[in-house]
Amino acid sequence: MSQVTILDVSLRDGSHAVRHAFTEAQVRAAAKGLNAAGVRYFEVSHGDGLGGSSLQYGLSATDELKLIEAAASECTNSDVSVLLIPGIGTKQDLQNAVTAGAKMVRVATHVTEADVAAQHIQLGRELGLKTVGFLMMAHMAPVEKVVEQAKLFESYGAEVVYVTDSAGAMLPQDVTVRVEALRDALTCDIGFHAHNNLSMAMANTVAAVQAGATFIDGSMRALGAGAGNTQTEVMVSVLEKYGYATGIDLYKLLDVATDVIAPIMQQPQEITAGSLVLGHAGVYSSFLLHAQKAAQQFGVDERDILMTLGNMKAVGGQEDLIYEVAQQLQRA
Ligand SMILES: CC[C@H](O)CC(=O)C(=O)O
Ligand SMILES: [Mn+2]
Repeated sequence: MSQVTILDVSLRDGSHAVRHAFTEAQVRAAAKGLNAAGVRYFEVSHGDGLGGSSLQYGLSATDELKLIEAAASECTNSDVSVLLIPGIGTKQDLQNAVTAGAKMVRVATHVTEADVAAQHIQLGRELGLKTVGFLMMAHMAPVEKVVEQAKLFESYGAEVVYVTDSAGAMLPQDVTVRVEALRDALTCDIGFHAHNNLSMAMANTVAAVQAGATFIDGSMRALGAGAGNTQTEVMVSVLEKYGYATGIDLYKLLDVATDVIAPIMQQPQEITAGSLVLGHAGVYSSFLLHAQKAAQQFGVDERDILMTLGNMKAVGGQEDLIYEVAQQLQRA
C-alpha cells in the first residue's frame, strides 16, 4: 500500500478565514486532537506565514510564537510546521519559531521567484528542520517554468517541493502534468496544496497523488482561504478508498473537526460568488476577505474587483492593489 503524508493547514491557511483571530486555547485543543489522530505534520502561523501580522495582511489576535509554542507542547507524534514567505518573514522569525518548537519549515514563493528562497531553505536545513519549498500560484506558469523553479528549490536543499494551487484555479489535468513533470525531474518528494474555489480540490488532490505526489495538504472542515482547502477528514477517507495509507485515525480526526474546528468557524465554508470568481479569474485565495472589505468601503461589486485583479495577473504581496482597483471601479 503506498503511503501519503497528510499535512493539515487548518491552523495556518484557516487563519485567513478567521481573520487571524486564533486563540491559544483553540490552537492547543486542535493540536492535541491532530496529535492523537496521528497527523504527521500540521502548520501553525499567521495565514501569510511568519511575520504576517501587519496592517497590510491583517493583525493577529495572539502572537504566533505563543500559538506555535502551545501547539508544540501538545505534540508527541506530530510535528509543527511553519510557513515562511521571504520578505514577509525573516531568518530571525524562523529561528524564533524553532525555539518555540517548530520542526518543519515551508518556504513559499511565487511560482517564478524560487531564487529568493535560497537563504531560508539553507537555514531550515542548518536548523535541522524538515525543509520544504512551496511554489505558490502554480497555475500561472507553464510546466517547464514550474520544473525550472522546483529544481532551484531542490538545489538549495528542499526535501519536498510543493505545487500550490493558491487560486483554486487548476483542473485535474493541470495538476497531473505539473506533478508528473516534477516527479520525473526531481529526486526529492513532491507535494500538492489545493483550494476548493471551483469545487475541484478533491479531484485535484486525487490527480496529484496518482501522478506521484506523496505530501498532501488539507484543512479540517476545509477551513482555509477562499472556499478553503481539500477537507482533511474527507481526504483521509477518499485516499483510503483509493488504496493509499495515511496513518490517520479517521474517528479521532472527525472528533477534532467536529468539536474544535466547527465551533471556531465564523461562517460556513462554502463556494460563494467571491470564492468562485477567485478560481475563475485565478486570484490568490487570501485576497477574498480584503476584496470584500474594499467592496464595502468603495460601494462596488467584489466580483468586479477580483475579476480585474485576475486580468492584471496580480500576485501575493500586491494586496494594496485590491483597494486601488476598488477605488478605480468606483470612479469609472
Ligand atoms: C499568503 C500565503 C498563502 O496563503 C499560502 C498558501 O496557502 C497558498 O498559496 O495557497
Ligand atoms: Mn493555501
